[in-house]
Amino acid sequence: MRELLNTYYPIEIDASRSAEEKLPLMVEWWTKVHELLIEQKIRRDMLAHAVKESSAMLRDGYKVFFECLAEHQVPLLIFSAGVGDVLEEVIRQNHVFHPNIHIISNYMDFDQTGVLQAFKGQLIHTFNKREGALSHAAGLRELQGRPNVVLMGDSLGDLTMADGVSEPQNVLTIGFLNDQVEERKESYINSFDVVLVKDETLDVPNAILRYITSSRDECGGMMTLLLSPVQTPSRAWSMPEITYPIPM
Ligand SMILES: Nc1ccn([C@@H]2O[C@H](COP(=O)(O)O)[C@@H](O)[C@H]2O)c(=O)n1
Repeated sequence: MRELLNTYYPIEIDASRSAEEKLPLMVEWWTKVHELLIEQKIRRDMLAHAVKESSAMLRDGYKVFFECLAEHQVPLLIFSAGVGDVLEEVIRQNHVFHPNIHIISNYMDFDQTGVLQAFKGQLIHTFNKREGALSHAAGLRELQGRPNVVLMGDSLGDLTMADGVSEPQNVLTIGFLNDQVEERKESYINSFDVVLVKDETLDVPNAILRYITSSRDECGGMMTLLLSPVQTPSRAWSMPEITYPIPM
């Protein structure tokens, strides 16, 4: 798995290759990883313990973020090319799995004895989140009448996550640029409204939420949050280099 990461991750973030060029290689990566996971005969009842023992973590400020959205009944859609069952467990163990959360991800399919035998549905990877947005998110009743979106992601592929929102009026995009900063800075600045460089926190999104929910309370109920959750501890951050003034 580590070897696959070392081979394919540099391709995923290579600023000199197009998304079209990367796409088949991403499918190849994800397919190999899923095959490896199936070979491990993972048991459903092992997941909670595995997550507990792992270094998986949510960004600093996650509690304020999740709780503010839940309190204001803002749907929080999480699109992850990771494994949905694991992501759910991480969120649950951090005590923030509130009813406003919807996860669109790769879910494990267990056999009758509880052993992983396949992955359900269409494969979700970094560059096909639009298809997940159109097939899953567009059908969610909670999104009706919510034309305002805050979209957060760490990949240019994440920019299509709001494509399932019908007639969006305002889409504020926040890009987390974690790696290969110099090479990718220009494309991120051209693509996202706000770019946060090596920022491991949710301080900026939390400040935006605070502003929206305190100054115009009704906004809190109209907004939809679409989020790609990747937090890989091995990719280190420092303080943001690019900051945008946030009205407080
Ligand atoms: N086997 C894999 C496959 C993907 N990754 C990384 O996860 C990221 C996808 O996660 P999102 O929640 O942001 O969709 C992707 O960018 C890959 O770098 C991995 O570590 N191992």
